[in-house]
Amino acid sequence: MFETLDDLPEEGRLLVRIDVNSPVENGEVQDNRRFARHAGTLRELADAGHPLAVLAHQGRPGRDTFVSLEQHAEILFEHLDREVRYVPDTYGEEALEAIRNLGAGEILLLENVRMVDEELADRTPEEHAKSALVETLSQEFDAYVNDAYSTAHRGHASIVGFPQVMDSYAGRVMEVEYEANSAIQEREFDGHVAMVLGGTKADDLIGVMERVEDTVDTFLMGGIVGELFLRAAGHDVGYDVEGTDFFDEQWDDQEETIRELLDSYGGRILLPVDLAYEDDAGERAEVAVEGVEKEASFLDVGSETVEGYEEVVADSEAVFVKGALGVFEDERFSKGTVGVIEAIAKTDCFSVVGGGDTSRAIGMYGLSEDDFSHVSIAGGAYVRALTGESLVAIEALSG
Ligand SMILES: Nc1ncnc2c1ncn2[C@@H]1O[C@H](COP(=O)(O)OP(=O)(O)O)[C@@H](O)[C@H]1O
Ligand SMILES: O=C(OP(=O)(O)O)[C@H](O)COP(=O)(O)O
Repeated sequence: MFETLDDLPEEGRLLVRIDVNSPVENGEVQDNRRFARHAGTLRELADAGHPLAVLAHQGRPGRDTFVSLEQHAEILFEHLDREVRYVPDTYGEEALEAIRNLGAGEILLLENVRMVDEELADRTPEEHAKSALVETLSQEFDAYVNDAYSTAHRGHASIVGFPQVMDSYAGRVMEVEYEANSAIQEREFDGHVAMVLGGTKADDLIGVMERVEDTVDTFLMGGIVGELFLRAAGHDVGYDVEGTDFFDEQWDDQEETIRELLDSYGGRILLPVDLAYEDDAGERAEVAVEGVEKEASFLDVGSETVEGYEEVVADSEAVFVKGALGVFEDERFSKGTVGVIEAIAKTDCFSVVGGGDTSRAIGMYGLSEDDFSHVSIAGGAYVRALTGESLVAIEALSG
């Protein structure tokens, strides 16, 4: 098992990996629960007098959410109420100079680590440890702290490379989320178990669906992922239009597995029966899936689908949510996501809502975290934990 901040020596310069990967709207990074949670860890370490350099990522190369971390430093400052310096460099001369100037209790945020090609290279932890990123930064610090539970499923250099060559510790968020999610995995339910799967990342969800065969009775599908399933079921949706780049690449990777899942799970996978889009007047409009032709982007599941899903939730003993059923950030397309989480809040079922983006819907639409058994800031990592699959970050910290 990994060591935690309770085991950390009193003195030492620390490299801390956090996950403040966030939604970006019109170029503006949106505050979310990840900042507040990681601020707690950073405050504890800074109060103890450690000089701190912080590593994090934002978006994926090629996506419009792939931006610098300058705004993240400002949001962290608001949560911490102490200066958070930012340097537009990750491990070059400028970064090294800023790191070497760090005094006791001072915090420096380094540039988006995914701007370094080596971060995302398909390599083993041992190979990642030999990257210039890890070799350079590891020499500047006494220890590495990984607090990024929500990235614990990614075998990237900043997650699995540093623990190979440095004394390593789990941060408070890593520790608490890991314990909470491991405890959920051990629970057994007598009644009906539903899993609501949406959002944009089909590859994360499909692997999970294959592995929870014995625990989940019904899957309620929506979002981009739901459309891919509809495409596999023979409907004329689930491909890119109007310059979107959500579908076709994922379809190429996942078509076969999606078809197999539909075949083997049959009626256990519920697909949307209607979808919502923006009409010419800018209003929400809905169309039945049967006979639909895709001319526009669909942005939510339709009202009939929501009603059906609400009924399943009402009859469930446990409901797990990962990913939004629509673009809930726009109120017109929030009906699917909010309908389902409101239905969960009304029952006393055991419930977990996960995902950095999806969990934001709770606060945005006037619900309280107390209405759910657990709200996780992690998405992909939490659903993997439910399957009992080990997380590469935990393996690296425990090694
Ligand atoms: N039909 C859709 N088209 C575009 N985006 C969608 C659609 N449905 C859901 N989304 C988006 O999915 C995001 C959440 O998905 P994702 O990032 O995969 O999950 P999370 O971060 O919650 O784990 C939301 O921000 C929502 O806007
Ligand atoms: O937001 C994240 O995951 P999530 O959407 O599953 O919650 C993590 O920062 C991982 O990001 P990635 O899915 O681009 O590797």
